[in-house]
Amino acid sequence: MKVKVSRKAHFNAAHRLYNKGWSDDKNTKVFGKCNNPNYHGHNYELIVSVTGEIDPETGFVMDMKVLKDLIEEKVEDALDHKNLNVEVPEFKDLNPTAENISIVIWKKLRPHINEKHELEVVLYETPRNFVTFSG
Ligand SMILES: Nc1nc2c(c(=O)[nH]1)N=C([C@H](O)[C@H](O)COP(=O)(O)OP(=O)(O)OP(=O)(O)O)CN2
Ligand SMILES: [Zn+2]
Repeated sequence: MKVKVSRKAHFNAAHRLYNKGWSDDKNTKVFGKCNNPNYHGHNYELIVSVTGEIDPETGFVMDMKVLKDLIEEKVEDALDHKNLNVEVPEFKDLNPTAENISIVIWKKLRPHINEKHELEVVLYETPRNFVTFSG
């Protein structure tokens, strides 16, 4: 029997959506206010879920304390209060959309999760806009 365990986290970050291969006009047309060259911020809400069999000795799929520490170290320390375009190397040549941020987060966490377990990342960019990535 498989069980999914989840941990919520959050971080604040600034970004600007644009494609450097496009003209200013096209960037404005496609990304609108998200293309503002002065950047803008979001209060990102994150849900990280790990699915697997329960260890009969601990009763855990994964220790939530370990998951909490992992998210703090690998995600919050890397992204919280950062300008994603400027300060986070993964977005040097990658548009920091919610989709791409969710994939970057998943890749940061995946090597540290038991390989038998499934990993899912749900990222809320606004209370009503969210994306899901599970590899
Ligand atoms: N597929 C995507 N579309 C959009 C993304 C994205 O990352 N992926 N990002 C944005 C903007 O960065 C930002 O989310 C603004 O969106 P918007 O809906 O305008 O924001 P609101 O504050 O108006 O959101 P509400 O949920 O309506 O409060 C745009 N598109
Ligand atoms: Zn935005």
